[in-house]
Amino acid sequence: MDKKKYKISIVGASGYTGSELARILVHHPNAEIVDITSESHKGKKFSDLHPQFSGILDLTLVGAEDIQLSDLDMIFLALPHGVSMGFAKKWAGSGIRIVDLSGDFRLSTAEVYEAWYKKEHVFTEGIKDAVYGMPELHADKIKNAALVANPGCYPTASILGLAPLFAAGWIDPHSVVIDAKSGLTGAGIKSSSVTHFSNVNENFKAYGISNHRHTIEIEEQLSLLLKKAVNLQFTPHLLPVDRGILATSYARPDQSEVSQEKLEDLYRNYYNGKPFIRIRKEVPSLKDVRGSNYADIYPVWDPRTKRFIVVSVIDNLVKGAAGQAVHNMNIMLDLKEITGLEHVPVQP
Ligand SMILES: NC(=O)C1=CN([C@@H]2O[C@H](COP(=O)(O)OP(=O)(O)OC[C@H]3O[C@@H](n4cnc5c(N)ncnc54)[C@H](OP(=O)(O)O)[C@@H]3O)[C@@H](O)[C@H]2O)C=CC1
Ligand SMILES: CC(=O)N[C@@H](CCC(=O)OP(=O)(O)O)C(=O)O
Repeated sequence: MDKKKYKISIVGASGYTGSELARILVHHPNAEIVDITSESHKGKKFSDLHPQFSGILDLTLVGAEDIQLSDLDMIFLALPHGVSMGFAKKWAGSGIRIVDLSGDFRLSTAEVYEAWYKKEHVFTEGIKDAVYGMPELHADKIKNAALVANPGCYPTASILGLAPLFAAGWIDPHSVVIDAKSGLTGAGIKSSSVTHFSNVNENFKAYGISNHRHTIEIEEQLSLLLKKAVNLQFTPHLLPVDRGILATSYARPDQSEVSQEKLEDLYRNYYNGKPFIRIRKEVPSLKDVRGSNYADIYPVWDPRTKRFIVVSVIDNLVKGAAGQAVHNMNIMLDLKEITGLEHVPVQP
């Protein structure tokens, strides 16, 4: 086993994905966390903010401008979109490899970004150079990337659920509807009226109908697989649970020769050798993957309605964010893909 320890900085460690990165990396055999940052809590101990790390990771939080760049091998940016791009620009060319968890570098051009994020992009070269960090689809490019754009949480569940159908060209590209539900940590650590207990508890609602920014991210990636433009419907919902995403996708085939057996074979072959994908024979639930880097996928052919129905579940903070980011790091550093990511899901 490779015993080398790579020096890591987590920028934005007071947030949910930043602390999830720390949870995974603190026991990663090839990682040493040397800096963790927060602007609003600098000077405090990381474990004062996240008491579950008491006696495990008591580093003092520093400002992002104060991280020690010398000797650093890898930076994770766990920052809001619009903020990440400034830091990526500043540190590009430093030789330190960057995995950005925000949406700043996931889309094809600055024009597309600005149309969906309603923000000016300040680092368009970064968009050109960045590799979309979905290991099951782009491992070859991730290997040598200087900047990896870690996928969004809903896109991770949605794209993984549909990729085999698009790669095989079995699908009518304009027939796709994705109905997805996320736990509250998907909205970040800051409270708002949307995430207020009394608005969420015993409640359930759709949002972002027809205009959520993840629509274009999913469309672009599935278009690449199909080699044709894809236009789909994506509707997210807010679930009163802390973590997890369940996406149910519906689509019509482009041909009639489909069966449940053929569909399952397609999925098993496509994901053969991919350590974090589990093709299930029964409907998966959020707790089947909670706290782990697994994506569980259940593909169904309904011969009555002539539709594919695919249920996919992930933990938004792990496979949908920090776990996928560490998976990308493992590929970039030529480590075994599963290193540090072998957590068994937490049940109940
Ligand atoms: N939550 C999720 O499930 C997922 C999140 N993502 C993406 O990952 C990124 C981080 O998300 P998440 O952890 O949920 O967000 P949080 O809101 O929980 O945390 C955001 C972090 O960014 C820091 N921050 C905010 N503004 C600035 C600034 N101007 N300069 C420097 N630091 C700043 C905050 O630190 P402080 O205020 O202490 O300075 C905090 O540590 C986002 O882009 C998000 O969209 C992606 C996939 C899933
Ligand atoms: C439940 C919830 O609010 N989810 C967030 C998306 C999560 C996420 O982090 O997405 P990005 O990385 O692309 O910003 C939302 O819908 O905006």
